[in-house]
Parts: sequence; structure tokens; C-alpha cells
Amino acid sequence: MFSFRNSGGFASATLTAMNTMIMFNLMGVVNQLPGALCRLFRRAKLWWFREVQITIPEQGREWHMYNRVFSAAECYLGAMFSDRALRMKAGTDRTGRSIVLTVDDAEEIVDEFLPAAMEKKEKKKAGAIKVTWRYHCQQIEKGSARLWNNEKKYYTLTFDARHRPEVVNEYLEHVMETSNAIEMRNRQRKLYTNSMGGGDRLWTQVEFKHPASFATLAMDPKKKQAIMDDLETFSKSQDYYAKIGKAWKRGYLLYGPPGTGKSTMIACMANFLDYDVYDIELTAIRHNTDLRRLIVNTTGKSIIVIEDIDCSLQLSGARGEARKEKKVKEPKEKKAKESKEKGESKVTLSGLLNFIDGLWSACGGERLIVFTTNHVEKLDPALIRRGRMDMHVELGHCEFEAFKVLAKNYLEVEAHPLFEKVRELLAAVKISPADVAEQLMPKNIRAHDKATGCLQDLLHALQTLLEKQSINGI
Ligand SMILES: Nc1ncnc2c1ncn2[C@@H]1O[C@H](COP(=O)(O)OP(=O)(O)OP(=O)(O)O)[C@@H](O)[C@H]1O
Ligand SMILES: [Mg+2]
Repeated sequence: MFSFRNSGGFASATLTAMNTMIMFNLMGVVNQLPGALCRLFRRAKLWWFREVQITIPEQGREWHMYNRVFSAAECYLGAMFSDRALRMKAGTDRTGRSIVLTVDDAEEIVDEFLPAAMEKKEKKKAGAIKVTWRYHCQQIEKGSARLWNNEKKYYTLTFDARHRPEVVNEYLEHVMETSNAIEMRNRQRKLYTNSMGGGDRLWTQVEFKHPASFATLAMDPKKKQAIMDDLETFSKSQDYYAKIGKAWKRGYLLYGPPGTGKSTMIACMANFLDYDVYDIELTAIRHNTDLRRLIVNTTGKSIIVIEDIDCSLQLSGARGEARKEKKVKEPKEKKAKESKEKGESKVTLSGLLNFIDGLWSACGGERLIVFTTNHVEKLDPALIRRGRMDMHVELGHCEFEAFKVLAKNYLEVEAHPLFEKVRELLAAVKISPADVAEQLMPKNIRAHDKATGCLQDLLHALQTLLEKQSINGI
């Protein structure tokens, strides 16, 4: 059979021509050739080296859709090769704030990977599989209806034909997974709420930017570590939940007096797990079906929060009735009662229980449900039983260990001669971390020794509180 490679002089002439072309290619000369010549060279190269080429256009199959593989390739190459590629393009991300580097036109990138299916020995022998990425941007004549602009952008991925299964089945999957992970890391987290009158939209969203972290949360260090461990275990237990047949969600009940850090802890959790937050205002929901609609429209990797659950609705049956008769109402309770009386909300306890463990609450997966309350004793036991609210976390008055965290945050001091006196008084006085934090805020920016001044203020406040509490017999 006739074959170019075995045809003597002609073959060697072709070989020489190809080698010359490769040399030119290496020198970057081919990139400078006119478009048609450049394409001809690449086709010849594919044929000569038995290469396969996959084209990844920017535009998806539907004219109005973006091709996810194209954006994944853009993200992957930008992240993996921004320190190696010689020509890059700088732009901003969707928020317009962070700089994103992408590979420039005419830049060729060689990536390597080891397919998982290969035996270890084989891998050693064969080495890594090489693939070549290239970005193309062609100017198109005006008037083409199928194009968004006058440029046709696409990537080509070229590799040896022998590695087709590995590249198609594994490498492209790896590119998609890596880019998803990068996007997840860089994404802007959102705070959603149902109470801001977002028109037809169920949820109104704003960017979630809360600086709280577990490092700055003042509470017993062992308790804090246990919560962090629990959260981490939860976030890595997808397979386990699937194995035991449970929806991948976890309920947290945070309870304690005002100003002890319940809302702050929710922000810490969201930052720790990199989750979005859905803050549900129950009094703004008219019916159980509306609550269901809201829940179905939440996404995974999120925390669904209902603050002050005891005041949001009259959920505690007989105890709720008793509360109605109290003459003096706390402001939160009063507000909730007023909205209830106006007939604004008809969400019931059973509606709420369905929200926690109903079938539809499992949609999406990986969700925390967090309730907060100042009065845990007023809640219906059915609402907070284990299995619904898996973790009950009490946030209490400020103790010395918690104070030390606050002193470090606010004053940048880890030890001070006045600490001993603070320790003594904190053991005798009930004060919230919010009140301690208030005393530790520097009041005079020009003061020479801010720490001593603030600690003296705190001691004075503690002393006054001690006297008040001993008069009232607290
Ligand atoms: N444990 C804490 N660690 C660090 N800061 C705290 C802590 N508790 C309270 N603070 C500070 O006090 C402020 C009020 O705290 P937060 O809103 O979290 O209290 P809360 O328990 O949610 O109160 P409420 O029951 O009234 O809703 C916070 O902005 C934070 O600065
Ligand atoms: Mg709060």
C-alpha cells in the first residue's frame, strides 16, 4: 500500500518540510502567518502527527447561550498558567472589582496530566499525557445574526489520537471540576431576605460581607472548637448522608440572652463554610405554601436562618396564649404580635415542622437551618427536638476566656495588669459580650494608652453592674 512516510525521496522531502514548519512554529513564526496559511499549517500538523483537535466555541448550542466548557477552559487556563504564559489579557470579573487574567490570542499552552486508569508502572513508563491549548479570536464581518459581537472566539485542544479516551473522559472532566472549584472560591456570597419587598421576586439579595470569624467570636474555646468540628464534618459528609438515607441538612438552635453573639455566630458559620445566607422573616410570610415556595427556591451550600423564632409566630400553643396576657411586652414580641393580629401571617407550627423535615426541604442539599431565640423555654419541644435541631448551642454571658478574645480583637492586648481584676468581677457579674465589647471600643483616638483607658472603663461598668445586681438580688 502506498504511504507517504515510506515513499523514499518524497517522504523525506515532506519530513524536511514538516520539520521546517515545526521549527517555525516553535519560533512563533506560524502565529504571525496570515489566517488561512496558519490554519493550513495546523491541519497538516494534525494529520502528520495523528493528532485530534477539539474545538470549544464561546457560543453554546443555543444562540443565546454561553458555552460552559469555554468559560471553564478560560477559568482553568487563567488560574493554572497565569504565572507561565507569556501573553495574557487582563479584565475584571462579573463584579468589576477583581482582576481576572486570561490567556491571550496566539498563546499556546501545553498541559500535562496522568490518567487515573493507568497503572502506576505504566504511568512511569509512558509519562504524562500532553495536551495543547490554544485561544483563537477571529474578526467576523458585520451583520452575522448568530454572533453577539464581531468576534468569534474559541479554544482548541489538541492531543495525540492514542489518548482520545483519557482526554475526553478524564481530562475535560478535570478541567470542569477545577474551574468549578475556582469559581466557588471566588464567588460573591449572597444574603437573601424575603422581607424587603422585592416585587415579584421571592428573595431579595445583597452581597454578603460580614467580617465575623470564629477567631474573633468570644466564647468558650472548647465549645467553639466543637462547633467548628461539627460544621466541617457536616460539610464533608455528602456520601455519609446518602448512605444512611438522610437529607443532607443540619439544624442549629442558638439560644441565649440578647447581645451574646447569636447573629454574629451565624455570620461566622457562613464565612467558615463559605455558604450563602437566607434570612427568613416569618412574619412577612402569609401561608405555609409561601414558606414552602421560599424554601424550594433556596440553593445548596446555604444557611437558612429564622431569628427570634419564639417571637416570629405564636408557635408555642398554650404557652403562646399565656404570653398574650402579659401586660408588658418585649419590643420583638410586641412587633410579632401586632403583625399576627393584622392577619399578616398564617404560618403554623406544623407548616414550620414541614419546612424542617418535609420532603421538599431536601431539595438542593447541603443546608444548615438555624433558629435563634432569647427564650428557649418558650419553644414547643416538637420544634427543637434532636433530629430537627441537631445542635443546641447556648451563648451565655461573658466569661473571662471570652473576654480575652474580645480584648485581643478590640485592644490587641493578650495580657494586662488589670486583667486579674476583670476576671474577679466577670465571675460575679452577668454581662453580655456585646456590653463588654462596647466598653472596649476606644473612645479617644489620640489617647496615649488606649488599652488601660478602656479596661478601666470596663472595670467601672462591671463594678456598677455588680452593685445593681446585688441590690436586685440577681
Ligand atoms: N460572642 C461574641 N463575640 C464577639 N462579639 C460579640 C459576641 N457577642 C456579641 N458581640 C458583639 O455584640 C454585637 C451584638 O451581638 P449579636 O447581634 O450577635 O447578639 P445576639 O445574641 O444576636 O443578640 P439578640 O438576641 O439581641 O439578637 C455584635 O455586633 C458583636 O460586635
Ligand atoms: Mg441577633
